[in-house]
Amino acid sequence: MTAIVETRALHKRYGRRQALTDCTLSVPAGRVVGLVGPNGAGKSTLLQLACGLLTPTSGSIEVFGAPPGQLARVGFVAQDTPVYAALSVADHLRLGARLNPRWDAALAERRVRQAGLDPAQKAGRLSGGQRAQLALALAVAKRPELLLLDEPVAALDPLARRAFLQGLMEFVAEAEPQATVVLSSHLLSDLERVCDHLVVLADSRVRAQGGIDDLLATHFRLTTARRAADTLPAGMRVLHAEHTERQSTFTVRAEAAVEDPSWVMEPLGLEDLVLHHMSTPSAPTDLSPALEPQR
Ligand SMILES: Nc1ncnc2c1ncn2[C@@H]1O[C@H](COP(=O)(O)OP(=O)(O)OP(=O)(O)O)[C@@H](O)[C@H]1O
Repeated sequence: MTAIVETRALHKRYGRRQALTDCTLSVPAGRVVGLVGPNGAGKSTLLQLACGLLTPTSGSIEVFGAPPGQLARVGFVAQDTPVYAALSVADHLRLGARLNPRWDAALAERRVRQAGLDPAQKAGRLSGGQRAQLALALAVAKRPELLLLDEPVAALDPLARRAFLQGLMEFVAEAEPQATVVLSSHLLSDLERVCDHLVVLADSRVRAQGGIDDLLATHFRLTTARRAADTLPAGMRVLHAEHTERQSTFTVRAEAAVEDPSWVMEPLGLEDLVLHHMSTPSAPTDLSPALEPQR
């Protein structure tokens, strides 16, 4: 599978602050990728590196197989959804049409209408959520092959959020050529609805990555009579262990559930999986061959 974004041993430091550490990841073509992680994990930094607004301290990042910067092919909505305050909504659409060779005017107008924005209103007078809607309409109307969205729904009310995610799915379904989307969010339920691939960052490092179905099929909670982690079958990687006097609970990665009458092995839900990887500083990077995207 072709990688649209590929990083190798990517490091980014701001002064003495490490924002990304040894980050090796791959975003396969045509996926909708959820980028999750606690505040300060490095999500915005990664997205800004991918669109060429930042340069790596060391390591490499490639987008479409080349250094980032092919702006006509990339749509980016930054976290603070910048707009030109003195320009109206309609001015923004006109500017978009001038600057972007593949501009889809009908789509831009439809999205602005659906978001209930007044074309005559100055962007500086829009609410935070309305500004986000405008920025999203502009990004999608570029018809980008790679759409990078930094917390796009954070400022939206629940109805607008649902409408936006619906619009995003329509964009992905209709995009020609095929589009790849990376969106960061703290709203796991939204990501579960729209994403088919996940990257978990914590503490500036990649903690887990892969297709959501693959991740869910290989993470389990195992409850047994108390036993040591090293007595579990080989091939079961223990990510976390908790013991009471009589019982042990392990979070494990395994190729498949293993039947054994002496334990209960349940699949881990996406939220638990993500929270586990986010909250375990020492958790190893999930880059085993089994979860690496197939090429
Ligand atoms: N311009 C900057 N100068 C100095 N440090 C920065 C700068 N931008 C980000 N950082 C630091 O880099 C780290 C990663 O920040 P980043 O904004 O990428 O995280 P994030 O995962 O997007 O966080 P959030 O979920 O809060 O938006 C943080 O420790 C942050 O304080």
